Amino acid sequence: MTQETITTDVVIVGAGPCGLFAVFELGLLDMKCHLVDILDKPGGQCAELYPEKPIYDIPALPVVSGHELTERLMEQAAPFGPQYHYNEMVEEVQKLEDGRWRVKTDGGLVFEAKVVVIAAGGGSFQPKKPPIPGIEAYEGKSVFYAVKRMETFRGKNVLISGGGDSALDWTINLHPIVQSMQLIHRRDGFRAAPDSVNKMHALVEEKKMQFHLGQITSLHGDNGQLEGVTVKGNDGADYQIECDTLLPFFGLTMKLGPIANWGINLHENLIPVDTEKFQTSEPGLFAIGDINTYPGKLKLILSGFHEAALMAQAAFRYANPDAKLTFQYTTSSTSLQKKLGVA
Ligand SMILES: Cc1cc2nc3c(=O)[nH]c(=O)nc-3n(C[C@H](O)[C@H](O)[C@H](O)COP(=O)(O)OP(=O)(O)OC[C@H]3O[C@@H](n4cnc5c(N)ncnc54)[C@H](O)[C@@H]3O)c2cc1C
Repeated sequence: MTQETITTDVVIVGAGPCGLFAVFELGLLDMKCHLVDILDKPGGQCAELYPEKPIYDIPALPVVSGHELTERLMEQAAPFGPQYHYNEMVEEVQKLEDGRWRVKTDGGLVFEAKVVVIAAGGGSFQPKKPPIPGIEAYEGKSVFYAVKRMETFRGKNVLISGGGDSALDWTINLHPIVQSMQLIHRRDGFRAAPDSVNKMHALVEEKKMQFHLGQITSLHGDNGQLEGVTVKGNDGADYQIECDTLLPFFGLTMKLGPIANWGINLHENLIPVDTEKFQTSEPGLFAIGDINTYPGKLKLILSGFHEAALMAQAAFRYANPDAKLTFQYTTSSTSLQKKLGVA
């Protein structure tokens, strides 16, 4: 099905802390943002890699966890009505003849935007794949590394592999809609929230799912449609599990991903920008946060916040070449105060 094109002022690639703060800075200049992230939640590294770790160098917040910082940034951005598109990877960014941008995602979303801001951090988080020979032939047909839409798995015989939060969460969340649910992990211990582990054990006791110990060594089926897997058990003996869908959850790595194909200059997998506009080699295409590089760059959240403020001014000028831009403090911005309901 062809999706309708979404027209907007700005598409922000990445909903990490810098992408989230950019919504605020662009919003002050009345620019409306859509954010796209490959993850299923906002916060980038703060949410995915260290949600509970304390951060000590956010100005005026002596200590804040990655999760709480994300929550606060979402709250600060909310008055500007940003729209979030999760579980979507931006694959193509293409300049149109009129200077605007067409942005396409792997899930079929299409945007046309006046400017694009790349706030993609270390690149996209991509799934670590299990070392099973020939797995590529099944990918996207009966092997999936993410749950984009739960409905895809309704009525399926699902085998989930892994012992972390994603494996446990999806085992619990999908079991009510699948035909059968099985979980396989190489050991009896899990790197997941104890509550999820308890829930999974309860489902096994209630015979609503099965748990197996061992490692998948091969997949069986024709034309990419899985029929079963061979497992090496912890006693060294092989055994078979029947299933038509496999969801391996072995964690995520960060890769530059499709950004390498967007026709912009790159330096060691980073995007060189100037420090006045934080613009890439393509006018109208900006880069802030960990993904950019310039002399003296520090990969800190507070650097990304500063970059977002200057980028927003330049993005406004690119999108509205004839408009006058007057610098204003938030303390005297009546439009912001109206949005916050305090004017
Ligand atoms: C363990 C740890 C501790 C840290 N502690 C601190 C600290 O104390 N203080 C500090 O300032 N910094 C700290 N950092 C660094 C800080 O987390 C980063 O500087 C910050 O997250 C960068 O923000 P960002 O928005 O640029 O990118 P990220 O947080 O990396 O977010 C980028 C987002 O873009 C998404 N993305 C990428 N490519 C695509 C694509 N093609 N399509 C869709 N989405 C895409 C990714 O999924 C990701 O969600 C720490 C980092 C780690 C790992």
